Amino acid sequence: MKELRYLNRFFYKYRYRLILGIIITVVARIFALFAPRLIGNSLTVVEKYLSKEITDLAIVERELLYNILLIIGAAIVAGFLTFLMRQTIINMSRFIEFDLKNVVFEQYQRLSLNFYKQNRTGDLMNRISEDVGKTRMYVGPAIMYSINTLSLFVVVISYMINVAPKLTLYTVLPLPILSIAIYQLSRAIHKRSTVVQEYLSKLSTFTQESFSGISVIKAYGIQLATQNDFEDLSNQSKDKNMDLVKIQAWFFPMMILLIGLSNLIVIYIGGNQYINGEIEIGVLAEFIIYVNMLTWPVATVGWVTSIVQQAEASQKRINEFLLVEPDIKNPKDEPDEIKGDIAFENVTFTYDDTNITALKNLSFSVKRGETLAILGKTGAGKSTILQLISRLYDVTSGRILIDDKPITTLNLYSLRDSIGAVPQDAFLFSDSIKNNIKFGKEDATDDEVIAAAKDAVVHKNIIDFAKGYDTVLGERGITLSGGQKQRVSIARALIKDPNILLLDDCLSAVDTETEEQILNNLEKVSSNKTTLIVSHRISSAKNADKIIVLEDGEIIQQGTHNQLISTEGYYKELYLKQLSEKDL
Ligand SMILES: Nc1ncnc2c1ncn2[C@@H]1O[C@H](COP(=O)(O)OP(=O)(O)OP(=O)(O)O)[C@@H](O)[C@H]1O
Repeated sequence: MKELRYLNRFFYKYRYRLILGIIITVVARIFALFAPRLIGNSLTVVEKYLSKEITDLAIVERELLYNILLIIGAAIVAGFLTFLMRQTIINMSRFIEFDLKNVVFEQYQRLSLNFYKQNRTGDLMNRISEDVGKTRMYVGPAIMYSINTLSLFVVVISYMINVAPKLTLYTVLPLPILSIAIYQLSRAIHKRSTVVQEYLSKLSTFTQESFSGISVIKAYGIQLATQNDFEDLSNQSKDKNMDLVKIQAWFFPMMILLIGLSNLIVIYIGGNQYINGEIEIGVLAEFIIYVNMLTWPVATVGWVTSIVQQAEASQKRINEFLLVEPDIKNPKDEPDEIKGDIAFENVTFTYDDTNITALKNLSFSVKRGETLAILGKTGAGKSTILQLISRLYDVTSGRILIDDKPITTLNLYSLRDSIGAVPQDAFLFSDSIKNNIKFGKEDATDDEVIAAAKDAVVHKNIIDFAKGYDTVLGERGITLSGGQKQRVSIARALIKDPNILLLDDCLSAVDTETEEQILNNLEKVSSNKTTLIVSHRISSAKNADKIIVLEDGEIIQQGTHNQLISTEGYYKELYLKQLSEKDL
């Protein structure tokens, strides 16, 4: 239960709901007690009439009618209170689930990229869906059934002891056996359903990947092989499901067996007591109803124990995860004003997970308003430079200065706020084009959105769509071409009007003419911005104030376009090659 203590803060938050729920549960149980008593009374009246103790049939009829009306009334009140019980306690659990999901999601947002590389997406999804779901079972159903069982037990057993103590003892004797048996069964069911769950997620990952890669599957003609793989997987999944079903099949027969056993004991012992004149027939009837009333709550004790254990395991995972501190932390709360001077001083950076040293002793600087182009073969470390400027990672050695201050001393949010980054593979959300662009500035007006789209040379494409800027992208929407995606992503960065613009090979999918137009627009809007352009094309780099060429994480050439084309090396070779391609 140690791990579950974390949830007490939520119980406190919703304490009024919880207290009200507990009171309602107890009152509902008291009302539920009326029916067996009244049935018992009715039988006793009939018995007295039969044994001629009462001779007036009218009295019997009046008594029976009175009891029937009370039974109906008590059932309605008990039913309504049970409804309210669910409305308070189960609703509370849904509120707690909502809060907990938000806490988990907030932590996801805090954590650094390294964390995401060390954990599989499936596990991360599980934490927010399955683990929180299991925890909810504890704060909702488990609490509700526990209060229910406890109040029923206290109310019913104390009443039963009062009426017939010996019979009570025999009645409750098989109940712990029932509870333990259900607990064992629930554990076994849980074990097997975890395996079934694993197969379910394997199946959905498989199908999801097949849908995403359907064009590759068709183009390579591997439908049959994919179908066979799917069949294998779903067969294994079916076997695991059968294992689960077999054990689940025990649940109700066992309950019925144990309830039947309890009934037999009550009838046998109670019957003997009735024959000996120790109790009235009504008491016997009452006790049979009590046994049936008690067995389900007792069965839930086993079930609730298993729920609490699962919740404890889930909450343990959640607690561990909430304790993870992000590698990249905001050093202070006061905001910083970022102007945009950037300097790398002997920066070396090694990726933790792959141990690849992407940058080696790298030094360069770029002043506010300047444009720096970064060229080099793939894997040379170009994107890594941009990621370090956004502080997605911290350097392994050396330092990065922004406006002459170490990057690690700046307010992280101010830093990121002053950066407009366009990543290598543009990621767009399943939302309208307008909202995708506004992602860079949530309160942007339509005119600002259009201006940014015009600067990114994508406005004309957008208005050609039937719904223009309201066109929805993604799974159920339209698919943009690679070049269109890149340009929407550029518009998103431009609308932010950032002081630092980081463009990571984001013109690779547009034709050279459009590239030219975008670069011209960028030159206009970025006169007071620091711009870093990563590219494989000379055309993107030639107008930059400074160009650096990287190889294996080191600068092998630097200078302006004119300086570099008059020096032998990578840049000149690339220039001549791309020049001859243009002539073709
Ligand atoms: N997230 C990462 N985790 C681990 N290693 C990485 C990661 N990103 C890049 N690397 C490695 O770091 C090196 C530099 O990668 P980087 O992406 O900076 O190169 P690049 O010059 O931008 O390449 P490209 O032109 O293909 O985009 C590569 O060897 C790459 O495998």
